Amino acid sequence: MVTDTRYGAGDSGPGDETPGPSSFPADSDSTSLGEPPASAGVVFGERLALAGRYAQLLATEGVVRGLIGPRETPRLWERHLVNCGVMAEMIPTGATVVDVGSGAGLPGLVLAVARPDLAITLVEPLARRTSFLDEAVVVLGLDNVTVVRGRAEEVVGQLPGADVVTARAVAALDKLAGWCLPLAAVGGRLLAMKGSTAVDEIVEHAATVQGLGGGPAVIHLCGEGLIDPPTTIVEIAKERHVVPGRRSVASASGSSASGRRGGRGRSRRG
Ligand SMILES: C[S@@+](CC[C@H](N)C(=O)[O-])C[C@H]1O[C@@H](n2cnc3c(N)ncnc32)[C@H](O)[C@@H]1O
Repeated sequence: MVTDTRYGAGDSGPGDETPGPSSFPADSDSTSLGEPPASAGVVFGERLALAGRYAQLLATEGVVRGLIGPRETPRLWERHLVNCGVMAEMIPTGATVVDVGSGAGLPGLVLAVARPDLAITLVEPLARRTSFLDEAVVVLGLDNVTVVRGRAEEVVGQLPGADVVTARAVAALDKLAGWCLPLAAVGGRLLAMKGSTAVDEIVEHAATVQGLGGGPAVIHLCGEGLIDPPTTIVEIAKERHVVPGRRSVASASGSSASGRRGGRGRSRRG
């Protein structure tokens, strides 16, 4: 699991309010990217070439614009694209997805590439990153993606409640639940990519998550047998809507979206 990207949670990075160039160069050098591993073929299938184009953008403009560390380039496929792509197994067909804190598009753009059936909204506050995302969406021809510039907590109420809210390397689970659960529909789910801290975070923040309307956290290991280590996902169902500072106002019904999940990953309660 990759949580050691260049920026810490909520870190803006220097110069992030300055948008980058308005378009990507026509030809980009991607010599250090390497060939996609076999696992990428499994994750992306017939969309592998498109995934390769995205990897190329990350390795070139992503690095030039300071969104991806240069040392990440040789391991973009394994540690970023495939690592994120395997979480698609937890997302039902045709779901609406909001990716909070997308950065350079991880995992949101990866999911959009792998799963054209999904309707994905990328929420990212920093202009340099949303410029990159906007341009990547055009270059890759992804008509299933909307980019929204803003902090998650600022766009609550502006977006329809999502079936799934994703996040990778954005914040600790208590803060993350506070940002992400309000963006989910009742019955929807937060899928947080986490590393070795997953169990500790679940235990430490259980009461906070419950107070935010979340159900018990479940740990899933995605991509087992395909990647080593598999990707750790903390899943939290939104059981009721909680208006910040107020009591809950609605409960999940039996026909909630949580009953439609793919759920092929191994899971256990944390
Ligand atoms: C460490 S980066 C991770 C980026 C990407 N998810 C990845 O895994 O490479 C954290 C991202 O979260 C964004 N972020 C921080 N606070 C946020 C908030 N309140 N709402 C939405 N995004 C936020 C930052 O701008 C940054 O792009």
